[in-house]
Amino acid sequence: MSTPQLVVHHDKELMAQAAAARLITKIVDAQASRGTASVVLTGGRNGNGLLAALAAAPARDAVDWGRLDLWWGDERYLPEGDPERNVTQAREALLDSVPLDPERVHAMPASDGPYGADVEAAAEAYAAELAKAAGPENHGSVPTFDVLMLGVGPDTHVASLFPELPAVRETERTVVGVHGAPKPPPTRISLTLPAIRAAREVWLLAAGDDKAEAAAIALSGAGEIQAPAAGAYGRSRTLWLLDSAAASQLPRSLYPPASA
Ligand SMILES: O=C(O)[C@H](O)[C@@H](O)[C@H](O)[C@H](O)COP(=O)(O)O
Repeated sequence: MSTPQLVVHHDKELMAQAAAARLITKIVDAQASRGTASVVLTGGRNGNGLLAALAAAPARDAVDWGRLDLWWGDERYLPEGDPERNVTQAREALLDSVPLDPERVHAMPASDGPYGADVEAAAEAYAAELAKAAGPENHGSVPTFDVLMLGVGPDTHVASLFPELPAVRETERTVVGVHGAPKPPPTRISLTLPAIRAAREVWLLAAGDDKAEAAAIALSGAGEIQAPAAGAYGRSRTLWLLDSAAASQLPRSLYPPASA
């Protein structure tokens, strides 16, 4: 378990731009050393804000987009092309602007796809796709993601793992169906904490004053069932990327020295 590191940026826009620059460097380094990179995207305003900043970044095309695997941490279980789907929003923010290899863009199933209303079957299919991509050197049945990004909800949820609901309690499966999510839409697919923890690095994105309480709770020793963000950590790095509004309720002891 890697101890959370915090970086606090002045505002939401700067956090998105700095996180985008950080992601470009991470991908370029991974591709330079291993010839490929694997990133897990997140939905929501902060996640899409980062993708939009990446689309506009001067160094954007330092990334070899054809050698990048993209996965999702969660998805709203809606029909293909629905504007509320995370993949639809990611395409609008970035993916349609860069030359990705479509075979390496691993969207989660849609509700009008082969599994219909059976979100558990859809989750199992995604788990199988992850397992197929996991190499012998990987930890268990997901690929070793270079970076797994997670927006943090005001209730401390990450992906579609909501406090006290069954999905956050899952200890074996890597992908589950979610019913009755408090954040609409109610039916979703989500990576579980074991899958999240297989990532080399987990980056939690929290900008805006509506995240201040969640950040303080998650970083002050809360349990992962009550505060799922507290259970999201990477094998070698856990990085909280905040703006000053979201960091405003953190205990001073947690504030990074540079921003004291
Ligand atoms: O499907 C989703 O809604 C997201 O994956 C979700 O986990 C999101 O990242 C958080 O709710 C934060 O969203 P905001 O950044 O919009 O607050």
